Amino acid sequence: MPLLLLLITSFLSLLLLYTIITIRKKSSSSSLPNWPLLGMLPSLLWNLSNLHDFATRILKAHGGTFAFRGPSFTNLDFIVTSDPANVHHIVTKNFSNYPKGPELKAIMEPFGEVIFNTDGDSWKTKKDIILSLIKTAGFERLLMTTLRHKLADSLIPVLDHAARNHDDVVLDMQDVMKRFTFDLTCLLLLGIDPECLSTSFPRVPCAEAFDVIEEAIVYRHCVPPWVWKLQRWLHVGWEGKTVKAEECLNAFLEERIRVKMVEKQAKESSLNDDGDDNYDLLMKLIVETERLMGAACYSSKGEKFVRETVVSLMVAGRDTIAVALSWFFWLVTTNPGVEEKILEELDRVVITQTGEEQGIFSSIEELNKMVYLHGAISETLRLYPSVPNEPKQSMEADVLPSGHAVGKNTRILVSIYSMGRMEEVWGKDWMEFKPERWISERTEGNNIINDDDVDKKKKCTIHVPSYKFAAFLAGPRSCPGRKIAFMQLKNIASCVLRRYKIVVVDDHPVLPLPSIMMFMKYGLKVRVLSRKPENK
Ligand code: HEM
Repeated sequence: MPLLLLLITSFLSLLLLYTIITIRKKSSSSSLPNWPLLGMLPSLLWNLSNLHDFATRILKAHGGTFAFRGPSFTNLDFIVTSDPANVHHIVTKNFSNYPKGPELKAIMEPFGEVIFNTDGDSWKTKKDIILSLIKTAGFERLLMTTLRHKLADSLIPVLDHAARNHDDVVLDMQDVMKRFTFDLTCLLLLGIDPECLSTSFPRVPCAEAFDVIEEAIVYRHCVPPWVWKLQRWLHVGWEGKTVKAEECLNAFLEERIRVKMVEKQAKESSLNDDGDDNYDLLMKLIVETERLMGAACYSSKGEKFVRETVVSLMVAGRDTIAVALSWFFWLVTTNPGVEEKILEELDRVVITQTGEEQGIFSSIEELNKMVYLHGAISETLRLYPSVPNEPKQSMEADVLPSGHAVGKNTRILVSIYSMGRMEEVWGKDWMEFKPERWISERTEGNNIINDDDVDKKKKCTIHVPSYKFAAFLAGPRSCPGRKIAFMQLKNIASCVLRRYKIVVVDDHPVLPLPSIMMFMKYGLKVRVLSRKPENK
C-alpha cells in the first residue's frame, strides 16, 4: 500500500512538473498550450502578475490578434486584439455590433448604471448630458480656478512638508495623486472638498468606499459570476464589503444632491450659462435632468440619474489622472534628459511667474505653449495608458479585417496597452520614452494640430489617429474628457516639477497591477527635494 501511494504521488509530481515546464516553455515561446478541459487558463494564471506584458508578447507573436480559449466548463473564451485595423473596425466602423454587453453591466452594477456599462439609448442620453456639462467654457474656467486653489492649498503644502523632512518622509506619489484627484473631482462635481489630501493623510470614508467598489469590479472580472453573486446574496467576502461601500458612497452623494435641490428651490434659479463665472455643474445637471424627465418624474428616477451621472464623472476623471501622473513622474525621474527639457520649457513659458504662482498656469493659452510637456504626457499614456483594456461583446457574427471570425456574443478585448508597444506603429524604438516622437516643426499638413497656437512656426504636437494611439479610445465612445485631462495633467505636472525634484526610493519595485486601471502594484515610493535654494 505505501508503495502504491509512493507511485501515485511520484506520478502526480512528475505530471505537475511537466505541466509547469510546458507552460513556462510555451509562455516564453509566446504560444499558449490549449489543455483539455482547462483551455489556456493555466498560462493566464501563470502570467497573472505580468498580464499586460504577457498579452503584448502573445499579440506580437500572432500578428496583433489572438483567440483565447477558456476552460470548457466556463464561458471564458475571448478575442484580444491590438491591430489598429481591427480596433478601427470594432470601435468605429462597425460600432453598433460591439456594445459593452450585459456582462459588464452586471459587473459594474455596484456603481449603478454609469456611462461605462450602458449601451444604446441609455448610453446616448448619458453622453449627451455629460457633453453638455463638461464641453463648456464655464467648466474649463471652473477647472482652471479650482485647480489653482487646490494646488496651492493642499498639494504644495503636502510636498513642502515632505521636502522639509526629506530624510524622514517617504511619500507614495500614487496615493498622493489619488487623494488629490478625489478632492478635485468632488470640488468640480459637487462643490465640496472631502480633504483627503493633507499632511495627516486622513481616512475619508467616501473615498475609501470608492476604492472598495473599484476593487470589487476587478474581483468580479476574475471569478465566475455565480461566485460573486452568491457572496453578494450572503453579504460575505469582498461582496459584503462592497454592499457597505455602496451605502456609504450613495449616502455621501445623495446628501449633496439633496442640499443642491434645496438650494435650487430657494433660489428658484435656472442654470448658470457659460457667461457665468460661478459655474455650478451639479445645479446644471439637476436642471437638465428635470428638463429631460419632467419635474413630476424627477423624485423617483431623477435623483438616481443625477447620482449615476456624478459617479460616471468620478470614475472617468479621478484615477485616470492619478495613475497617468504616477507613471509620468516615474518615467520623467528615470529619464533625466527628459526632465531637463521639461524644466527648460517651463523656464521659457512661465518666466513671468514668481513666488506662490510658480509653475501654476492661469490660462489655457499658457498651457498650450507647453509642447514638450504635452509630448511627455502623450508618451506616458502610450506606454502606460490609464485604461489598459477596452472590453466589448459582439451582437452578431462578424469577420475582423485581420480575417478572424467573431461569433455572436463573443467577448473582445482591445488591448490599449499593447497598441502603444507595436513596432509597426511606433517603430523599432517603441520601448523608449521619447517625447520627441510627438513633436513636429512643420507648419502645414494634415498631421499637425495646435489649435490655439498663434505662432504657427512654433513646435507643434503631432496628431496620431486615435485607432493607433487609443489611450482615449476612438469612435463614438471615445473619451470626451481628453482636453480637460491634458489641462489637469500639464498643470499638476508642471507645478510639481518646477518646485520639487522627485526621487524614487532605491530598489522600489515599479510594476503595473493587473487591473481595469493602470495602477502601480506597489505605488510609487519617493522622496521629495525642494528646488528652492532655501529649502535645499
Ligand atoms: C488621463 C486621463 C484620461 C484617460 C486616459 C481617459 C481615457 C478614457 C477611455 C479609454 C475611455 C473609454 C473607456 C470605456 O469606454 O470603457 C474613456 C471614456 C470616458 N471618459 Fe475619459 N479618460 C481620461 C480622463 C477623463 C476625464 C478628466 C473625463 C471627464 C471629466 C473623462 C470622461 C470620460 C467619459 C464621460 C467617458 C465615457 C465615454 C463613453 O462611454 O461614451 N475622461 N476615457
